[in-house]
Amino acid sequence: MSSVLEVRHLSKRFAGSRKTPAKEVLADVSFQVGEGEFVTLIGPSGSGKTTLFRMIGGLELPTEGDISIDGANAVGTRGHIAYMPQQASLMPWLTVSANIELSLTIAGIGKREARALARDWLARVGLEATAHQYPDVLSGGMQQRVSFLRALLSPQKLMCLDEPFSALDALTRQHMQAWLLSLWESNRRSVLFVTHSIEEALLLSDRILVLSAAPASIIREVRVPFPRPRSEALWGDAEFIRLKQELYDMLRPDPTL
Ligand SMILES: Nc1ncnc2c1ncn2[C@@H]1O[C@H](COP(=O)(O)OP(=O)(O)OP(=O)(O)O)[C@@H](O)[C@H]1O
Repeated sequence: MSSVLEVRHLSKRFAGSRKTPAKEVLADVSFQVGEGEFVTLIGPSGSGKTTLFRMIGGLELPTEGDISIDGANAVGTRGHIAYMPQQASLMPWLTVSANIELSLTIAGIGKREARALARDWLARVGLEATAHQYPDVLSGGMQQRVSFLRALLSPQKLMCLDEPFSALDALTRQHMQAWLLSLWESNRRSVLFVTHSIEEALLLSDRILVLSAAPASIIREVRVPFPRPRSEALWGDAEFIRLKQELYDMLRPDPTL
């Protein structure tokens, strides 16, 4: 499998100031995301997951190490990833369709094609009724669906999803997981996903990378063995429950800290 993302020996240290001490956040992190692969990062709060995303997105420079996306050096360069944040960052003055079209045209797709893509895909996923609505009339779950669609249609080869369901209530979150799973399984893109939910990671991912507390390094890689297409029925599977417990034990906070 060819790699869409290659992270090699990445370290990040924030220099201290008079008010904040220096902090080593990431220490020698290496991994890849293959073509069409769904890889999840899971780790304790403050282990540097957002910092890692910011470096992959070119917003932050590593102290050491290399990042390449689709074979090209991506250190300090923006525009190489399709990004979906924790809270949908839709433009409130644009309709749902125009929001999707705008991100596609910024990524270099012609206006006419962007419009056709947005309309076609909104209909495909049952959101055609929202095309002319403004984001503030949509529920949080609907806004995240639009936000996911926007990332999915972007031409960049790597999608980075940063805790996309963390602001949703438990039931909406479960519906979103099932929705994303079926959409992604029929349109495989390379995904790097961050979550605090072990169940979510096991349901969605091909591989899970477990980060240690800061300075974070990868302490374990779990290949998720369940065949696709998957469904929420997995939650009751004996192997699912065993892996969930194993990951939970690995992420249990150190009581001596
Ligand atoms: N610009 C900065 N300067 C100094 N320290 C920073 C800076 N940005 C982040 N940090 C520190 O780096 C550490 C990692 O932060 P980061 O947000 O990447 O962790 P995280 O794993 O995404 O956390 P969470 O799971 O809670 O979202 C934190 O201790 C944070 O305070």
